[in-house]
Amino acid sequence: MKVAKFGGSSVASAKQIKKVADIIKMDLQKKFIVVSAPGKRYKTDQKITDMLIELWDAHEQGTSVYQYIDPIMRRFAEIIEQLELSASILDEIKQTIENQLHNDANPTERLDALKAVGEDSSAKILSAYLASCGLNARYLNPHDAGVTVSDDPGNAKILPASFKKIYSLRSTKEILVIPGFFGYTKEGKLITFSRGGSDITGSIIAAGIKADVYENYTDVDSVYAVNPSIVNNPKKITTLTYKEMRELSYAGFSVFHDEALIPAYREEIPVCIKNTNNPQAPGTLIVSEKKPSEKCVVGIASDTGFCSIYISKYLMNREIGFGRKVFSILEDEGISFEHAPSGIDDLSIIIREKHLPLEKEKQVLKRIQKELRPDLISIHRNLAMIMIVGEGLVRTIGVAQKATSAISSANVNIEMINQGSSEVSMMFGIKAEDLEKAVQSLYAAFFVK
Ligand SMILES: Nc1ncnc2c1ncn2[C@@H]1O[C@H](COP(=O)(O)OP(=O)(O)O)[C@@H](O)[C@H]1O
Ligand SMILES: N[C@@H](CC(=O)OP(=O)(O)O)C(=O)O
Repeated sequence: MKVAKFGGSSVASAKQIKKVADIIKMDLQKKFIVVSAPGKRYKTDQKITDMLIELWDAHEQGTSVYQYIDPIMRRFAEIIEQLELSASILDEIKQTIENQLHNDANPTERLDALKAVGEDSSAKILSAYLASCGLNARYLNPHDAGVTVSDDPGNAKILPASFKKIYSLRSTKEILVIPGFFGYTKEGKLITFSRGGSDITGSIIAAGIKADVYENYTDVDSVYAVNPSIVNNPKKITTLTYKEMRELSYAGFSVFHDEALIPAYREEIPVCIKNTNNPQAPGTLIVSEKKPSEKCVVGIASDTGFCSIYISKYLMNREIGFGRKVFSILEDEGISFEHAPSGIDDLSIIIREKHLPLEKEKQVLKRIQKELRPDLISIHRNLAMIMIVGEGLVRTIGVAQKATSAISSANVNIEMINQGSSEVSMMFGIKAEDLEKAVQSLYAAFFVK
């Protein structure tokens, strides 16, 4: 039994949905289909989820919403017409949107319910289309599938009790088409996962039904050793371990959501990343163990949008509780941190910039200054992180030296280095404006020479 998740690019238009149907028809082991909202059809196009968020913002600002609703409805109308499906699906979508804009639930709840309209509509459209092709397929709402989540709007977490309920779906004779990206709390509130979260739904369903494989269909033939928008035609990765993929997706491989690995990993379900536009290509397989290869580095991931708080104090290492006090200030202020490389007298805390807006920054710096009396405290914004990843890193001598000389030969200054305790990755902090040249130089050093 297989679970197949089709991302936004795979359901972006009627033409793409027909390819999805062909893939499902070819392999009737695919009993559980998870779909995203229609994504971009071309580079400058808009994703339906982004359009729904813009609609919500306009509604909240009291501006006319029709200029936002109309393009959304045109996208769905075009898909429904070209697939020759009943117009009643379109009426239902319009009704749901209107209802979420105007009902009297609290705004965060309504925003999540509105964001979910994209996935929910995709699942209704695909199931109707599969049925029109003669397949025994039906739409299944995440509530009825048993996807029960925490009450964290926009950042739902799956509750463990869900998996048993999902397991009971195994006996299905039908093809079940489930919208990704959202679940329901025990009280029945619709809550979305973080952005890109349809991958998470696919993984939850795969773990729940104990699938033989979780196939994740996107618009590239495989996971590449580096983001293909930074390096032209990079090397394909055929096999990755869960640990490697976790590190790579955390640091910028947007092809697979970093939270999506956990459910599959716990049940040891292999994940296969495949291309809807070229389903014959073998894709990339993600498994718990792989044969050791001569390549110690499998991929180079990178992401922007980080900042760092640098704190220096003579004899910091002897001051009992220093670290705890710093981190409890962050906790009080509701700020999560990413990494914390430290020395004997100094500590850097890397934070995603979106978690440290300027007003929070002032408050945090003021409190650290007052409560810890450091010799120096400074903040550095516009940082990028580069992560060199590979299970072989721990066994290989000279990786750090090779990486630092590649970065310096690109004329880029390294702001910080951190070797993850998992020993699967090595991280370099640099200025965001230097990102492309540093990554290109690292790619050349590890994959070309
Ligand atoms: N290392 C990588 N390997 C493959 N794709 C990558 C990588 N890094 C970033 N990407 C991007 O991820 C995209 C696929 O992810 P996404 O846009 O979320 O797809 P989907 O619409 O199928 O959910 C690719 O088109 C590619 O641009
Ligand atoms: N549509 C949601 C969830 C998702 O997973 O989308 P995609 O498969 O296009 O990354 C988003 O844009 O966040």
